[in-house]
Amino acid sequence: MPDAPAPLALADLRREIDRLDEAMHRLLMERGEIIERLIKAKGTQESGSAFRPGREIDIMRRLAARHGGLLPLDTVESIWRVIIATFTYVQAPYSVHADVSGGDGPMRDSARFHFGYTVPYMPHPSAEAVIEAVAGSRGDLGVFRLDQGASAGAWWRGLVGEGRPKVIARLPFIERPGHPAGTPVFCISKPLADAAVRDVVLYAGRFERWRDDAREALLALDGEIVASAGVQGTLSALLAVGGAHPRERVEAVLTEAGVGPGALHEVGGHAERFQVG
Ligand SMILES: C=C(O[C@@H]1C=C(C(=O)O)C=C[C@H]1O)C(=O)O
Repeated sequence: MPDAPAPLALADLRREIDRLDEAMHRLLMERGEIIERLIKAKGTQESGSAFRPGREIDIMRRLAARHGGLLPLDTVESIWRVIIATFTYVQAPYSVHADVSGGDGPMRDSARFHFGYTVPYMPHPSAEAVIEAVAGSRGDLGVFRLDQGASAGAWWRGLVGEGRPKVIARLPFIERPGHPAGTPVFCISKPLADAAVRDVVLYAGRFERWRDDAREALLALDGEIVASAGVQGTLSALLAVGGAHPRERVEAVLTEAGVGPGALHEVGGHAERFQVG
């Protein structure tokens, strides 16, 4: 029979754990004490929105780079997502509207992983319904899958126009095989103005005709077609392009590739994708 650990040593170890738990809890409460000052410094009352996706991805990248030891990255990532999303919530309450047309399970997993349980989760039957819910709110978020499939139509048209909701992030922030909430989703909100991240810019475009050369040409702009759908005999597409390329260049490249440039409308952006493992 293996020797039982000496009772005194176990008690000592548990005392250590209690000390660390208390220190972590006190640090979290201390993090909370900054919020009042942060609301004033950010002007959250005026804008109604406390989200700063650029700051969030920066925190998440440093967390992933620093991490080591026994605790899985999945766990620390989910803990920090809950901390950040809840600290955002206490600055300005919001709900997360989710498109569950592809099933509630993956969307609920994604919303809970990225925003925790304090933030209300509201399911909707389509991406359009999510966009309208966000458009009609003060500062809510919406999430839907990138790969909606052709039957979903050109849902991104609802993001076109001044004041309409825009894509502010692509989740998960830390991409890797086997991610526990790995469904790729776009996160939308009312426009964030100065706080928007534009490493990758998303454009909605409508084209009279489409040629496969255009797909190749987009590669030169670090770009890709995220989704497309036929609309009244034309092709409506959602394009993702490297933010360093100005819109005029994107239009010129598409024209050169033989695709009549319907005007491109910016419908949001997100950080450079960050992959580990
Ligand atoms: C605290 C802030 O507000 C939000 C919450 C964050 C956090 O808890 O770390 C980070 C970015 C924002 O989305 C901030 O802007 O710094």
